[in-house]
Amino acid sequence: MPTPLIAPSLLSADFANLQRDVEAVNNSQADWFHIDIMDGLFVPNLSYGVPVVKAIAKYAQKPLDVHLMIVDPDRYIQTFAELGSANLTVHLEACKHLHRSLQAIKLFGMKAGVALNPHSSVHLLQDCIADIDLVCLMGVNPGFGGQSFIQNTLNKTRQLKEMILRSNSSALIEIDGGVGTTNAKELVEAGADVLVAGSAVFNSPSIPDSVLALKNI
Ligand SMILES: O=C(CO)[C@@H](O)[C@H](O)COP(=O)(O)O
Repeated sequence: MPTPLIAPSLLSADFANLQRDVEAVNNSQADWFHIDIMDGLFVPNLSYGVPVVKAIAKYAQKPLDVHLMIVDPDRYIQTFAELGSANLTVHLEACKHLHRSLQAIKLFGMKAGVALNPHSSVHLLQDCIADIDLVCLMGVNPGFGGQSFIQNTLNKTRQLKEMILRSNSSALIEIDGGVGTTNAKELVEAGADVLVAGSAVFNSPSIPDSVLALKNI
């Protein structure tokens, strides 16, 4: 079984000790920092914005995997490129012209990701899968950390893996929400390449140990 990339979601970090938690992720086997940007419109919650991401970027020693949970995400593509994001993921449900958004993300030198809410079928990506670097399947309804994993995400992962292989696409599959040591193995077996974990990493006695536990499933 392949070893998954692990992307701790800073939404579950201790914001009063953000530098400490960023350093702990730096000193772990984690591969990326997962950064959730929420606008209170596309999702019923606000997270943090540009000044906080700028502060994270100053200390982060691993690539920034930015997930925009905002309406009309094209407005912020340039901003997150300038902040040094490696990956920029937009929601299919938030884009009027998804293909154009993907082109713009790539034009700014970032990997282009598309996130799907639990109700959105992976088949909606069939006609642009060749242009996507990363598909983020939400394992929960987006907006909050610490929710229970929606089991149908496993079927979606298998379907998406099949589509990617069939289309000769190089897109990675990322699972976001409700991921922990209890379901990490079956997700990777189903085709997941990247596991995003918030509470499983930050609400634990040791950030490096919990990252390792997810990597060594
Ligand atoms: O995007 C989101 C939630 O909307 C995630 O990135 C969460 O931050 C994951 O948290 P856990 O479900 O792992 O606690």
